[in-house]
This record gives sequence, structure tokens and C-alpha cells, in this order.
Amino acid sequence: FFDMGGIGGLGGGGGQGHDAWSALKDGADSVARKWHEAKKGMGKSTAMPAASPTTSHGGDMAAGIAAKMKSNMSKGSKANDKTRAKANTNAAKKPEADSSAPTIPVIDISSLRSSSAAASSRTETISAINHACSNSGFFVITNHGVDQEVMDSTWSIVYDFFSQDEEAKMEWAGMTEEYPYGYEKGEVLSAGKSEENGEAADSKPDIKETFTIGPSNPASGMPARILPTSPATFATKIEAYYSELETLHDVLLSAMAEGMGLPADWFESKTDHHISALRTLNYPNQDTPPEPGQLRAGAHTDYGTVTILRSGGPGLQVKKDVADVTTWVDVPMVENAFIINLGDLMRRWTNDKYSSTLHRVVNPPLDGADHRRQSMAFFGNANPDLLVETIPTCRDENGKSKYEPIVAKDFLMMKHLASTKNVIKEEPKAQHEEL
Ligand SMILES: O=C(O)CCC(=O)C(=O)O
Ligand SMILES: [Fe+2]
Repeated sequence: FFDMGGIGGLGGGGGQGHDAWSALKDGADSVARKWHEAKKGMGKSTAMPAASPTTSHGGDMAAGIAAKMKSNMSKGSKANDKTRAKANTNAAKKPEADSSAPTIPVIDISSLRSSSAAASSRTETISAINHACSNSGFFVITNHGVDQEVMDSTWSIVYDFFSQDEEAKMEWAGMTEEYPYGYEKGEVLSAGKSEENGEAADSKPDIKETFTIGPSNPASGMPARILPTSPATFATKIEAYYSELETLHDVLLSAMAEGMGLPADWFESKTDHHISALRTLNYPNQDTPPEPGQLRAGAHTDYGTVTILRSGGPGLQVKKDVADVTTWVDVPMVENAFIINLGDLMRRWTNDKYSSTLHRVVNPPLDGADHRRQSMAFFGNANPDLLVETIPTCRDENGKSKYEPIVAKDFLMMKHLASTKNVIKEEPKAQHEEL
């Protein structure tokens, strides 16, 4: 019910997206400019657009349904603190109750990636990350150490992949329960959340197409990767990108472990044959109004540990409730940065100490301009056979937890299968079996 309220209750999703855009227009930066910058960034050989970190909100658009919504972001609406003030100097000037105050800090993580960094700067970074994880569950990282050439060339080849005609892309479709990867169109992202809560799911497919790969490690128990042969260098590039982000995932988990008062290597044995997935996303240009309730990506939470996202333009918004009113906060776009957010597995693992926050991608304005948009999301996860029991330092004062232990892969598949009911085929595609 909770998610359905978020979608249906906002009074018609096509409208929802456009209302959000008009609300954004009142924000610090004009949406038109952001779109313009984003478009420049969508070119074949370009990366993320440059934009200054800003947030805005659509505070009034959901007032009518606020009462129906249970606040899961009460922690996220805490006032500015030192960390946020440091990450964005504009924030420091805003009054505490201002719902447009940034909840998504920008954190420089160079100290986590350099062996010569001063211990104090590492501690400061870990504390900023821990704070963001315990509040909005979203933050942006800079100086993350991922190879620029790998980032840019993957971005560019992914653009080329999605630019192919439907037939060429469908060659790589055929998602099954056993092979939950490949090309697809028609996912209902919001359904994963509904399934966890035992609710009926919305049936409107997202206005997007995706191509996903899983781990290459046979010890993960996942099937061997099926990689497109066209464009020619797609396979090598996307595999290199996956490896880079696999390392960054380890770095972030290690910082989070320390943030929770655990040894830095605490997650290592729990992720050494992980089932993280890399999903590339294309949101085609929209020149006709969407169906009511349809968004580029419906409101959802991610499923795993930590998501590492590279996003090519505006549209991504994070839910924030302020005094029982739902607002959607724009995620700041910072050139060459990654957006980090936590998944439901991490939320459960930490007994809700860390937040997995609802987010969505809204529709662009129907203004005749080309608003094609691209993203690449690395969905970090744990070992498939890991029994995820509440982290010792996250139990309550009586040593109790809100959650029963769950097996990591069972939890992931429950959510994944709920959101891909429209796309999953009964049988694997024969043509790829010999690969
Ligand atoms: O494209 C984006 O910016 C976000 C996509 C997303 O949230 C997801 O695929 O889980
Ligand atoms: Fe997401």
C-alpha cells in the first residue's frame, strides 16, 4: 500500500512527473539549463554533465496524500550538521526546518583510496559516509579512484549499444529466473518494494530499457555472462567497468564497516563471491505523454548492499518526508562523480540503522527537445548463500533485531522476480545456450 500511495496517490503518474518538473523549475537552478547541460553530456564520447550540487523539491505536489504515507524518512529529515554544511556551503545558510535543505551530501573519498592519506582524514570521510547512510541513504562521491578512461569509454559504448535498432538489442533479451540478466524492456521497478511488504503491485512498466550483467566469478554460482558481440568492444569495456566498481564497492563497504564500529574487513568474507550486478539503462526520448502512473523509473528502493550509480542527466529524485508532507529531492549532478545509495539488504542487515530510500526517475518535459537519458548502476550485493543476520553493532540495547535472518540470494530474487514479471520468459533462449 505504501508504494501504491506514492504512485497512484499523487494523482496520475504522467502528471506526477510533470508536476515534479514544474516544482523543480522553482528550484535554485532552472530545469531548462540542467536539461541543456545534460544533453551536452549525452553525446557519444562524453560523460556526466557538469552541474553544481543543488537540490530542490516538489513539496506541494503530494500534500493530499501525505496523511496516507508512513514516514520512513524521519531520520532523513534531520537538520543540517557539520558534514552537510561542509559538503555544500549553501546548506549552512538554510534554516533547520527548510525542506529544501540538502539531504544528499557530496563526499570526497580520496582518503579511502590512498594508502598515504592521513588517518584523521580517513576518519572524517568515514564519519561523513556513516552519517549519510544513517540519514537520507544517498550521497555523492568524488575522487573515487575509478579509472576515467574506463568510465568514459563504457559510457560511450553503452550509448552505442542502445542506439541500435530494436532487433539487434532483442538478440540479447531472454531474461529467465536462472539468467536474471541481459536486455529487457518493461520492468516495473516499484513492484519489488510491494512484494517485500506483501502488497499488490502497480502494473505500469517503466519507460526505459536495460542491459545487465552479473558476476564473472563461477564461485558466485551465477551463470556465465552472455555478452553482446555488437558493438564490437562492448564486452571488454563493460567487463572492465564492472571490475572497477567491484573494487569501489569493497572500498565503500569497508568504510561503512568502520562507521558501524566493525573491523574494516568485516564485509570481506561476506562478499568474496558476491552476486552484484551491473545494469546499464537507457531512457528513450519521450515525444508523447506517458500513461497515467507511468514514470521513467517508478518509485522504488534498490535491493542489495550499495548501489553505485552514474547518471547522465536530471530526473532522479529521492523521497523525503517533512512534517508528514512528501517531497522529492533532486539528486545533485556532479561531473564524474558517482551517486551512492543503499539497498534493502543493507537496511535489514543494519536493523534500519542505514536507510534504503525510495527514489524514482521522473519524465522529462514534452517540449520538443531530445531528452534521451542514460545511466549505469552497479547494484552491489553479498554472497548468495550468506545468511544475513543483523549486524552485532546494529542490534538494540537488548540485543534484539526487528528482522529475521534471510538468505541474501532469496531476498534479491524475491524482489527481482516481482519487478520483472512482465519480462521473464519461461525458457532460456536456445540461441544463447551454446555461448
Ligand atoms: O537512472 C537513474 O538515475 C536511477 C535508476 C535507478 O534508480 C535504478 O535503476 O535502480
Ligand atoms: Fe534505483
